[in-house]
Amino acid sequence: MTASAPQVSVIASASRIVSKVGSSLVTNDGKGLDREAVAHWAGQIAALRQQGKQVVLVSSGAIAEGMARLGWDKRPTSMHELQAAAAVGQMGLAQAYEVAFAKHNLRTAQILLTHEDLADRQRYLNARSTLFALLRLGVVPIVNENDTVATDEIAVGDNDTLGALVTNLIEADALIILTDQRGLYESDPRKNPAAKFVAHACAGDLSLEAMAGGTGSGIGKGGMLTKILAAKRAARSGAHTVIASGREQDVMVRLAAGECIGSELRAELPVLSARKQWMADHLRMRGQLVLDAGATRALIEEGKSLLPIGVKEVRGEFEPGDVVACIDPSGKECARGLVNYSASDARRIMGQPSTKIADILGSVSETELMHRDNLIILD
Ligand SMILES: Nc1ncnc2c1ncn2[C@@H]1O[C@H](COP(=O)(O)OP(=O)(O)O)[C@@H](O)[C@H]1O
Ligand SMILES: N[C@@H](CCC(=O)OP(=O)(O)O)C(=O)O
Repeated sequence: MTASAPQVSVIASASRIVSKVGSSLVTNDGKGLDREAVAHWAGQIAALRQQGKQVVLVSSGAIAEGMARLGWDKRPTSMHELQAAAAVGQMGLAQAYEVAFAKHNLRTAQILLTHEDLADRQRYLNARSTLFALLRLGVVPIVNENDTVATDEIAVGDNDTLGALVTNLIEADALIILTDQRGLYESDPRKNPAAKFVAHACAGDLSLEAMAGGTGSGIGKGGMLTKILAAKRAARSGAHTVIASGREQDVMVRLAAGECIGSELRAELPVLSARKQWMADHLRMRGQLVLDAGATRALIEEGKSLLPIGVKEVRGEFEPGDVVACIDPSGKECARGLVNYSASDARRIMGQPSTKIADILGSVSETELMHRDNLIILD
């Protein structure tokens, strides 16, 4: 399970870093913005910039800060109240970061994203170009989910996942997840104070997922599981992850100096190209193609394209160019990719040989439903 013990933190050699801070840290366990902590992170990020490293900060805390500002001591359950709290709290977050970074002569920029923004290829490319432009300008981008519009359908859901998506979006070398624990333990240290600490492991190691309990604070959303899954996601673009305590003195600067702090989850998975990574990072898809055994084998074992003849059922509504899931006969998603036909046309040609497409639809745009160059196989 554990990788060989590193001598030097992976952060030392990272030149582009995404750092994520959780709600419990930013708002001191929901008691209002911890401006002192914010000032410390700003100072550390300023120091990293001085070393020539580019840093994007993903910060949670809008809902927790909004709750504090509105005088609510219990997290509301209604979506609209959560969204209202986030809208109130985001003002405080943006202001606190702006003030803290200005002390180091650094400008900040607010980036609010949803899953839908990252799933749409053009908006994804726009977000990427904007982030690169900001980094070139020496600005520190501060990212959060756009909670005002993020209902379940278009939400990323938690900022650990958002941190990984941003890591992949800008092809960062590393993701630092700062939380209220020293890092990952073999079980939740709040429930089991004797739990063993995991100093290093391979991102994507399945045994890690069993270690994670729920959230500790009641303020945060993700808990440790979303951090472990974020590390796995980031590893797909070759980025290493460190989960560490945001309360550890100068944690980011010391990591950059090579000190091993927290849990280091190394990227040792095969790296996907940026375009394939974009497909892999779709959290929700517009539709599914249910494959028969022969088509599943052709895709997974023979590296072939998907032809209409191997599709038994088309689920959902999609257009050509959308990312669609391929479901194997056991019901598991085995691949995903850009589909060449709309859902209604796919329904008409499924189960048919490609030679019949013209007769059925009146014309042929592609003989494949999904071309092998436009699909990824999932494990
Ligand atoms: N195996 C584990 N190792 C460490 N922390 C864990 C583990 N399982 C669950 N947790 C809990 O996850 C919490 C951190 O997640 P969360 O509250 O969502 O924080 P954040 O706001 O930083 O995202 C910790 O306080 C801890 O109680
Ligand atoms: N967008 C939400 C983030 C929710 C979230 O993921 O929180 P956390 O688990 O503390 O990172 C907010 O700012 O409150």
